[in-house]
Amino acid sequence: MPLGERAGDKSESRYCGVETEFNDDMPHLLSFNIHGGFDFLVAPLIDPSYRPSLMEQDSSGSGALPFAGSDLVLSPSQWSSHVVGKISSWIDLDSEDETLRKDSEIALKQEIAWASHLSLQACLLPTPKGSSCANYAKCVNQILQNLNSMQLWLRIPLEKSDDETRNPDHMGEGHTDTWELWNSFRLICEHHSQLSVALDVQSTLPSPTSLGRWFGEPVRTAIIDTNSFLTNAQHYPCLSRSHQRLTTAFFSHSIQVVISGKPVHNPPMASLESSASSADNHTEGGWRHPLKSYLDYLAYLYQKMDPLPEQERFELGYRDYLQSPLQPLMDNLEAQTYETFEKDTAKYIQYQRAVSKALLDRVPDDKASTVITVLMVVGAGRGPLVRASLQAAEETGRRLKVYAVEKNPNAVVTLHSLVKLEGWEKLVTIVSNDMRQWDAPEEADILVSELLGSFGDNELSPECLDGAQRFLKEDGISIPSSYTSFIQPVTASKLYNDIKSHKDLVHFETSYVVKLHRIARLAPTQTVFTFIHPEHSAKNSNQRYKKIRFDIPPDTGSAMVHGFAGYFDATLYKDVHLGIEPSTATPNMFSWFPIFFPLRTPVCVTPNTPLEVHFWRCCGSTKVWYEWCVTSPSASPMHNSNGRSHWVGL
Ligand SMILES: C[S@@+](CC[C@H](N)C(=O)[O-])C[C@H]1O[C@@H](n2cnc3c(N)ncnc32)[C@H](O)[C@@H]1O
Repeated sequence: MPLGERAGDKSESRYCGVETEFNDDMPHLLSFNIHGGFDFLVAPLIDPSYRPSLMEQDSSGSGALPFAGSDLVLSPSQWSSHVVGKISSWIDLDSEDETLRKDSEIALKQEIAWASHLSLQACLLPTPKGSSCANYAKCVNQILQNLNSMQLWLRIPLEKSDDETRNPDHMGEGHTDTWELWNSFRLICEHHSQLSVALDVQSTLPSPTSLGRWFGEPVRTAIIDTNSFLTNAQHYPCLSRSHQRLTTAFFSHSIQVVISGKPVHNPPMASLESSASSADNHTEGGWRHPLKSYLDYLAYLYQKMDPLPEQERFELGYRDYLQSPLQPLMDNLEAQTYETFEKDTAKYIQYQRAVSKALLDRVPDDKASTVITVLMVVGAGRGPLVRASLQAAEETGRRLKVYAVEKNPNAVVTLHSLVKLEGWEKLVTIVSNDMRQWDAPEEADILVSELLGSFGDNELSPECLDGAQRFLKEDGISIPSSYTSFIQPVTASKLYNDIKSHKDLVHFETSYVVKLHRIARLAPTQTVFTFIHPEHSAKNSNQRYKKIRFDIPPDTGSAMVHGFAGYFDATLYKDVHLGIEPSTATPNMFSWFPIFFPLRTPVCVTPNTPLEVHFWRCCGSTKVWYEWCVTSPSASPMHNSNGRSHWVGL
């Protein structure tokens, strides 16, 4: 399907559409453009001169006169696969002129009803004419209530300018940032999941920070006018560097590109192209669509993109897909979950480095052959940290005695066979028990664990390690020695709509593990909670509270916060760390996707007012949970009070 997602498929050029003028010979229009290399048309369905109020009443009394051609001119699959309906651009539902307003409402409803009848996948709605769009949005909202699966793409010029440089043709008074226009419209339509954006790319672009906001919005298509192209030395169209970057970002976010406008470049093939005014010419040798050089340039940009690394390709199916975090304490993990962990060599390399450094610090060279270090892997799973620890001992020439403690009896079965297979019987003792209950026969020099969730402490590592600390020597080392969680506000309309589709409170008060892709990060991350191990101070409970203030960078403009992306960073030992916080993330590590804390009602933020958010880590006798709320720029309700919707079992 031309409008389907093809992210990651580098085998051919991306699907690309063309915006056309009205043509009552639709079969001709379609074949001309499809043969010209385009995948779909954005075409008016109705003659632009049509006005409901100008239609003569049918004197025979047989009802409405036809306002469009027959649906039979194309096959149903041609309509739905190759045509996006362009709603008449004269439509102005917020006009002062009542006749125009009424005509607009009738025409909009007729055109969308006609497009639904044709089973089109999408319609392009014209840009709101003034700064007020209430009546237009109200009418679209009514339509959305009873619409089939068709998407409505609201055409929004990509513009954010200072007052002096504002383009008055595009926006009504008072609007310097077209994101605001989109935001008013979608708020009136209550974030309807079938309302999305068609960005009209202009020859000048807003700042990268301001552009970034759109990648968390439901942008389905980007319309690039031929006037936005520059001319290269051979007279071919090309894009400025910033336009190239933007177009590449559209491709990697599965945003379809549409070329619009008349050809304004004259590459050497132009003489051939100009003969293409008739559909009869389209199969003749050498014929080129008049916009082919623009299409070729976009295909070239697409092909030039770096191929996705193998891991990213593997993760494509997880992009923006909400998953419940693991409950490794309450539940027993399955074999395939362990298998996924074990493939993540980057993680085990870091652990091996940390254990090596700890062994070298603990045992001086002259005692290497005599001192035996007691190392306990608590939460050993199927053994990869046991292996990493033994490799560290070998690498450093230190002697180890290892205890592998694991509470999942199924993983213990595999541990036994691993120890036998590797001939580690003399080195490794397997303990099938919960580390919080086990009576260790001796104390450990080093306690190695990996009980971390995407938000660090969210899989209850603090509670487990508090239990295990009993059998760590007074001067013993915990690997990790600390971990910290981080959050940042994000625009994430796709995640918000997915959560909203459940129509309940529980889903809005749950944190999710998710491979974030179609999001905009609105401010740098800030730290939330830190845990240190071993924790010798009895007064330190694992409850936490943090108030965090984010300042939205000045050139961003206003933006919508749908929730908070969360990450962690762990110090394994001294300078050896492991984590997914974007600015310091461990390269090539894939065991953790970020976490997402949603907001029940998205909050609009501006650079002038700080965004203030509060996070609590609450502990009960049987469960641990988070609560969160926003207090600036406006107050949100408390999320997940008393862990009523989401918690982690102890
Ligand atoms: C995230 S997995 C890591 C497994 C393994 N170390 C690895 O890297 O593949 C955590 C493991 O700790 C175990 N675990 C969690 N809490 C535990 C506890 N209180 N006592 C013993 N094992 C525990 C889980 O069953 C699971 O096997």
